[in-house]
Amino acid sequence: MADIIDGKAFAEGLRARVATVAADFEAKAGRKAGLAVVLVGEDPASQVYVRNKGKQTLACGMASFEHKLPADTSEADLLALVDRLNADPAVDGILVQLPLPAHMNEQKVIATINPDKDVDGFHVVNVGRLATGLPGYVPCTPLGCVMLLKDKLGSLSGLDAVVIGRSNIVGKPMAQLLIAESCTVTVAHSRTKDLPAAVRRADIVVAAVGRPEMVKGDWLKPGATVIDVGINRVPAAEEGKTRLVGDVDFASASEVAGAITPVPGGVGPMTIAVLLRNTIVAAHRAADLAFDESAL
Ligand SMILES: Nc1nc(=O)c2c([nH]1)NC[C@@H]1CN(c3ccc(C(=O)N[C@@H](CCC(=O)O)C(=O)O)cc3)C=[N+]21
Repeated sequence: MADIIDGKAFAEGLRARVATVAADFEAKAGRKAGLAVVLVGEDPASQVYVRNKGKQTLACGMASFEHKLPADTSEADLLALVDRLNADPAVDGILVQLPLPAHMNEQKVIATINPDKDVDGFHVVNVGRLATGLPGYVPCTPLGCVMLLKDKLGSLSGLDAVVIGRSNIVGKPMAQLLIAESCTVTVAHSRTKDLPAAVRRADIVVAAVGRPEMVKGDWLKPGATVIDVGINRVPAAEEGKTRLVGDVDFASASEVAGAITPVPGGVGPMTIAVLLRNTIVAAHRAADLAFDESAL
């Protein structure tokens, strides 16, 4: 049986380290580090995430600025809000919850965020910084995955990794991070000819496709480390109820893998903890205060 990688516990530890650094920041800077979260519309899942982000931001001793806008807000009004947050010295990090309503151009909204406040790491400037190895902000979910992998495996150098999924939010930055860790990286996706064969070569499997329980245990190299980014809500056995499953078939995969993240309790909690980490990094950079980012 595979070891379970406890992302929830690791995230708690990371948030505790962020809280220590945030208290130190407040003492030195004379203000709290601040994160602004913008939610447009009433999607229930997004509301839960945004509430959790706000709670955890406060619990880490940082200031939380929540902006909830109606679903019919114009793009111009949203861009004006982003401009105000860009100019606000109390705001170190800005997150605009995605997806946005269909009448908005997400790329345009992201492009309006000051790259130095873009704690999601979605702005093209930060995408370029990641690709070229310059300091910037790395998307929270893939950075959380790499933290879990390094905690479990130590050095990733020379390992074969497969990333299933090529999104801008997870798959592509995940591949960049694994390249930077000196892995040999394959990016697989819906058009990959023989996905089980690609997965079978891999020491590290990162599944981020959004297809419930797609990756099966008999696709895996025995002992592989499996990181499941998927969060899929599917009907539960009991009528009318739902449950969360990943992109990996946990029952069969945990028979073959060396280590595996569960869903829930794996990658999801890391995403928010890394957001807080990125925010305290942004605060130090904004205040021109030095600190050891690698200690987080
Ligand atoms: N600009 C932007 N940045 C984001 O980072 C962003 C976003 N938009 N839009 C939505 C997605 C989704 N997301 C998650 C955060 C935490 C959990 C999480 O904590 N999950 C728990 C609980 C899941 C549950 O019970 O629903 C777990 O997996 O254990 C999941 C998903 C951040 N996102």
